Amino acid sequence: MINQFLVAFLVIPVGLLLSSLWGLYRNYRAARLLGIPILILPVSLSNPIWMLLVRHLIPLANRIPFGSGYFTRFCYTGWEFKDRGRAHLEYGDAFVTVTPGKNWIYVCDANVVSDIIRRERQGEFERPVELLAMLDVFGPNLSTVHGADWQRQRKCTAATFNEHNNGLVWAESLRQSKQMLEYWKQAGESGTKTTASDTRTIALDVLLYAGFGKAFDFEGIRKKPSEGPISYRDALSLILENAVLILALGPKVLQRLSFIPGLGRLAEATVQFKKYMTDLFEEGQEKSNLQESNLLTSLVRAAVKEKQLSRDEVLGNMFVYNFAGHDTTAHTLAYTFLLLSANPDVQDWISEEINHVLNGRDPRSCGYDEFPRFKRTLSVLYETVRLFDPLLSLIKTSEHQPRLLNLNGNEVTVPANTLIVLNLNAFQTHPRYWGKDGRSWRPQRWITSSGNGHDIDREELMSPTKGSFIPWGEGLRACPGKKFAQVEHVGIMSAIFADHYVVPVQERGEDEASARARVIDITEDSGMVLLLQMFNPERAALQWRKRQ
Ligand code: HEM
Repeated sequence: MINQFLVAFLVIPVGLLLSSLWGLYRNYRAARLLGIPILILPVSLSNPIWMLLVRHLIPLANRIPFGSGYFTRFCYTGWEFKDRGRAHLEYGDAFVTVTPGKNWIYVCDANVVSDIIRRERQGEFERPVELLAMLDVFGPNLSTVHGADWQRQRKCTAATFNEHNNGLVWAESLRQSKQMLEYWKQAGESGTKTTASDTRTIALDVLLYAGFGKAFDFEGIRKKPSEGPISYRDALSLILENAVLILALGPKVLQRLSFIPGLGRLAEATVQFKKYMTDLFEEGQEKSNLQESNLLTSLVRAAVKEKQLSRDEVLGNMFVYNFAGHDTTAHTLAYTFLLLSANPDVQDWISEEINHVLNGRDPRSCGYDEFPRFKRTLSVLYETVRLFDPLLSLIKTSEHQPRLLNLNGNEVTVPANTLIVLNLNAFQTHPRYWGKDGRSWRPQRWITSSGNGHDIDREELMSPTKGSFIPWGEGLRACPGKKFAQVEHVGIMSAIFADHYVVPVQERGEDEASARARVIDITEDSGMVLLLQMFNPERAALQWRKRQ
């Protein structure tokens, strides 16, 4: 009996090891034919179990006195952030990482990026939907399907992201900002440490209003209850924070393991969130004769009247729009507030534009029609997503067929089932496209004609090299919430920075410069959770003051 147990105990790891070695050998042989630099990694970064373990393993590996080679540099999801394109400066515009699972070709050439995006429309280089399987927790949705299914779901959902909806986004962003600013000011000289949680709240509130017709007042983060019914907001946050674990276990196993401390709350969050979405959908059905037009009414219409979507697809899409529209904007806002606090000159620069547009009016009275005039304010968003791109990269696949691609100046045949990583974080900072200071946060780089006072109206946003700046993707699968995110961000900035500014609270022994440098370090201490985010944003206390 013991012998049988020992054999089973040994057979599984040995079997896994052999199959990994075989995978590495097979993939290495295929990679050699590409003629581009090869990096061999012993693990598949997209393996959910590895994704859960790696955060604990890397700090241990960092202690190895003689170094760990590629391991600590490349063997975790989101290594691109710390690297900021250095790998491409070392290995070239294209290199391939060989893993036991698949080969991943990393690309940092704007021409190749544009070529891949163009050919995605023709069915080449599609999104590898299996890597996004975690987004299917509540049902199939447009993020994880291709072809006719994708077209149908995209048509039923994305059309609501129109100018009428942008007007709602703008108005709600201004309203919420006023409340958030008041809340932040209450913290007084000790400053607010909850910037990142509060930006999650405001992002969700704007989304719920513009997408689902639900209006809430802004409520700053309070102590999260450890018992009692979980709110929509907290359920969504818990699910997003633990999406990898949910994927690794699957919702059903999660329910069965809910007796384990910690998992119980997560299991409850998934049940409650599904219930909230179902309730919203049913509420929408009752109101389906109303003239309201938003994401929810479109989903209801598509499911009930037009019979275009199944009930599971409605829930799946409600979740995916919540996911895609919430943390992306929330994290971007959090980075922006911290970066602005460390860059008072940029605050003055956008305040000048905002006050020029407002021309003495209350910031909150500005209409959406004036959005295009906020070019400097929009450039702050561009600069933040350029350097702190929430996705870090866009992944495409050659699917079942070999494809020709120009890599490092040569036409090569990319084998079937190869992943191609458009390394956003690299080409959005590369000196070839962004100059020597491409890694610095400098929103002024976006404005072409310098001017102040009355010349502000003549300023233009510069157009980067095609394919070198695509934080919202481009082409067929481009983000349907791009304008939504821009309107929200600019609305919030314009409402707050017209008559207020923000400074980092100095810690004992710090002067202004060192407090600013510390805040920059906090933004750099980031990594991929589900998206790119700061690990310890609460370490930055920010004090809000009224401009004189
Ligand atoms: C700063 C904010 C945001 C960024 C940087 C961002 C970025 C992106 C990117 C890069 C993609 C994938 C494009 C591709 O694969 O080629 C995407 C897809 C998507 N985004 Fe966004 N996004 C943001 C905000 C939003 C918002 C506010 C919403 C909705 C309210 C949204 C909804 C979606 C959806 C539904 C998809 C999937 C589209 C599809 O597969 O057809 N995003 N986004």
